[in-house]
Order: sequence, then structure tokens, then C-alpha cells
Amino acid sequence: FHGKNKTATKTMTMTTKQRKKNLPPGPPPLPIIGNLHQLGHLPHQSLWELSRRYGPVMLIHLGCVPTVIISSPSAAREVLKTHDLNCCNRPRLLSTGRLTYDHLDIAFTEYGDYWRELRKLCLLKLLSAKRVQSFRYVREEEVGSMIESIAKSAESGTLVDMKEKFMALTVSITCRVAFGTAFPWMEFKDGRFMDMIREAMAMLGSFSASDAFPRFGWIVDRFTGLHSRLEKSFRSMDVFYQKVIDEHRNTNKRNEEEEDIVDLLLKMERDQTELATVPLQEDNIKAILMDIFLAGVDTGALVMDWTMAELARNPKAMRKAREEIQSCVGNKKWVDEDDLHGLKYLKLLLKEAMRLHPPNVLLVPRETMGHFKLFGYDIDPKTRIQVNVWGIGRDPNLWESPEEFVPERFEGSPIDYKGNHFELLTFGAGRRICPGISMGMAVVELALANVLHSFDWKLPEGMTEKDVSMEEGAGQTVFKKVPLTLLPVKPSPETDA
Ligand code: HEM
Repeated sequence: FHGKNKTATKTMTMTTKQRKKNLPPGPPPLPIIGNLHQLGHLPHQSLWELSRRYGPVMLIHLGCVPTVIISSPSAAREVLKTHDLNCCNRPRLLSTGRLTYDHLDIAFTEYGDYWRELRKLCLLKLLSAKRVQSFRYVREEEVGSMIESIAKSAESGTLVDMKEKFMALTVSITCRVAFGTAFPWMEFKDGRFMDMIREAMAMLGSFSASDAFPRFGWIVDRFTGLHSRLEKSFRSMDVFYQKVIDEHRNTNKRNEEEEDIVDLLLKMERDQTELATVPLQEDNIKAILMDIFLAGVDTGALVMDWTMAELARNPKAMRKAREEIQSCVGNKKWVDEDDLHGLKYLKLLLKEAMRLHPPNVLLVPRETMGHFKLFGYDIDPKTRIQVNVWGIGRDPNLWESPEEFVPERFEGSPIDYKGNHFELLTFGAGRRICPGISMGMAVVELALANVLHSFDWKLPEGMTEKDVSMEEGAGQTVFKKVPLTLLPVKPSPETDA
């Protein structure tokens, strides 16, 4: 009887405590599935609609997982700046865990000493300003090859699938920067390499029941075939990285100028470098390469693809951009990286395209590490946090005519995408902000400047600007559902003048 009374008192204090909690508002969850049924095909859009009803700090349940959706710049500032230390963990998820050799990478590893040291390595060596600069010739050469291949389509009057071109460009630049070779070996040619990357991206964006229902979800994932598909994707990427590493081990050491990222990581392995007492080994190297590929290839290509789609729909903006480039570089064949400083309008239109089409619409998920108060609401440890960057970019309270593509809105505005302005969070903010901003934007700016300088772009016959579909498809990143195909036209000196 005595014992029972004790339990009753304990239960009473627990429930009083629970009751005292001021949890954020949100749509009522259903038993077991929580709010999963409300996500739809494009969760960022459904969540944006819901947040207009429940507010910028909204609690939902993804199966058993409490998740707070952030949908305003001031709430984003709270989680990415004021409480960043509490919010900078990443949840352990099925697909990210497998593809990163059990979280040995930077993007999906938990916050702690290992992440801190890896991140330092990334910022100081792998993606430093000096290294980005040292690969300028790679970017210029690869953009040159892309322009030459587009010129062939212009000559034969064939349409260009813009996303395919931009993906091929980011892949070849990344291959050269990371492993010094333009494109991998024969067995990965004929589109197989691209298929492999696409499949890994699809796996990262896939819904896994194990993540929503940690206790029994794995049974569902085995039943649906997700486990074996993930395993197959992991194996093919692993074989590829092993080949890259073996080849580097067997090659005479390059001088420092020619050193690629794998050379640098293998040197650290030979020197028995430790990252937070973990000696750097092959799996760590492969996990880092996985990040460089999966974080950098698709995002850059998407930014370029969406930007071209907006320009195709807005011929005035396209003309203005081309005129600016023309007046800046004149009759020079290529726009080089020194010319980019003068291309102010190009930078404005990129900001505008990234406002409307951030590739990571909900950022990369974070997880809280301790309890804190957010606008008076209690946020518990182990709560997942997703910032609706897409919604913030289209909020009519922040932007005039938010759905319209108006690059001029950024004229004279201090807002940029480097993590200090919570209205434009294309690359995130805080401790986990993207470390590849300079590397990514260097490619995007140079490629678009040359694509616009070298060709006039026409819509396929019979299509008008209004017919360009802006429908979205969602996975880990948001892409154009209907591929953008355009006709490149080589301008004659007279028509361009
Ligand atoms: C236009 C291109 C790119 C976009 C839009 C982009 C966007 C992002 C975003 C939104 C995040 C999550 C930030 C957060 O959680 O607050 C991120 C993280 C990351 N990005 Fe990028 N990224 C791009 C290019 C790159 C490139 C080129 C690389 C490397 C070669 C890269 C490497 C990473 C890594 C390693 C992380 C994880 C950082 C961490 O968790 O500490 N990204 N990126």
C-alpha cells in the first residue's frame, strides 16, 4: 500500500509537470501515424499552409517523432542563432546513416568533437578560399566544355535539357576537384555514374518507416524493399570510392599544386592524423567524399536550372542580364572569374531565384540537445527541427508580390544568403551553415554568366513564357518536375549589338 502511494505521488508530479508544459500549437495528431497523413507529396507546401493557421512555431508528429516546423525569420533566428547550440545536432536516420558509413561524414554526424574537427578540416583545407581559388582553372575549363557542347546543339537546332547539362557540369567539376580526374572509368560511363548519384540522392530523400517508428518501422522498410535498395546504392558508391582511393595510393605523389581532396585525405591517413581521437581511415575518407558529392552536385545544378526557368518565363530579365554581360565583357569569347565582380544584375537574379527555389526547402533536419523556451513555448530535447526556407521566401508579409520574379527587389538591399539574414536561408545559418557556399556559388555564377553570354535562349516552338511549368517534385531537394528544355541560338554580332 505504501509503495502504491509513492507511485501515485510520482505520477501526480509527472502529470502536473506535463500539464505545465506550454507546447507549441499544431494540428492534432492521429494515433500511431501522428501528422504524416497531412504532409502530401510536397511537404514544404503542406506545412506552409498549416503554419499559416498554427503559427511560425508549429508542433507536428512524424509518426512518433515530435517535430517543430519553423516558418518565420524571427523564429528561424531563435533556432539558428540564439539557441543554435541547442539545435545543432542531426537526427540519426536510416538512409543518411548507411550512406555515410554510420555518420562518419560532416553533414549528418552528431554535434560533438568529431564533427567540430571535421568541419575545421573542411573550412581550413578542403573547401577553403585558397582551395576554391586554386580550382579556378578547373571551373573555367569545364564551363568551356559545356559551352562547346551546347554550341553543337545550337548548330543542329536541337533542344537542350538544361538540368542534364548542369548536372554533368557539377559532376565533372566535383570529380576533378575531389579526385583529380575529369570523369571516372569506363565501367561508370554511359550514364551509369549519373544513375548511381541519382539513386543515392533518391535514397537520401526517401521516406523510411524506421525513422518515424523507431521500434517497428524496420519491418515495414524490409517489406517495402527500402532496405535492399539502400544497401545496393551504398555498395555501388562504396565500390566507386574504393577504386578512387586505390588508384590514388598507386599513383606517384603529385606536387602540392596538383593535389586533389583525396590526396590530401590520404596524406592525413598516412600521418596517422586523429579526428577527436578517431584515427582517419578509409571509411572516414569515403564518408567525406560522399558529402562532397551528395551535398554539392545536385544543389548547384538545381539553382542553375530554376534560374534558367525563371529567365525563360521573364524575357525582360533575361535581356537585362545578357546586356549587362555584353557591356562588361564586350566581344571576349568567355566570361572569366575576374569579370564576375562587375555582374551586379546576375547576382541579384541569383538571389531572387534562390528566394523562390531554395534546393533544401526545409533545410537539413536538426535535433535539439536540451530543453529551451522558444517564444514562450517549451521545446524538449530530441525534438526534430525543420526550417521552412521555401515558405519564408514566399511569405507575403515579407515580400511584395512574393510569387513574382523581380531581381530588382534586392537592389540596394543588404539581404544576402550567407547566414546573417533569416529571410533568405538558402544555405542555412549558424554552426551547421553550408561550408560549400563559395565553392558552390563560384560554379553557379561562372556557368550562368557564360550560358547567357554565349547564347540567346528560345522556348521550344509553339510554347509561350506562360507555358513554362514551375511545378515542383520533391525528394531530399526540390527539382523541376517537368524538365526545362530550351533552344540555344548563337547570336550573330549584328543581332547582339
Ligand atoms: C548552390 C549550392 C549549395 C546549396 C544551395 C547548399 C545548401 C546547403 C544547406 C541548406 C545545408 C544545411 C545547412 C543547415 O543545416 O543549416 C548545407 C550543408 C552542407 N553543405 Fe551545402 N549547399 C550547396 C553546395 C555545397 C557544396 C559545393 C559543398 C561541398 C563541396 C557543400 C557541402 C555541405 C556540407 C558538408 C554540409 C553540412 C554542414 C554541416 O552539417 O556541418 N554544399 N548545404
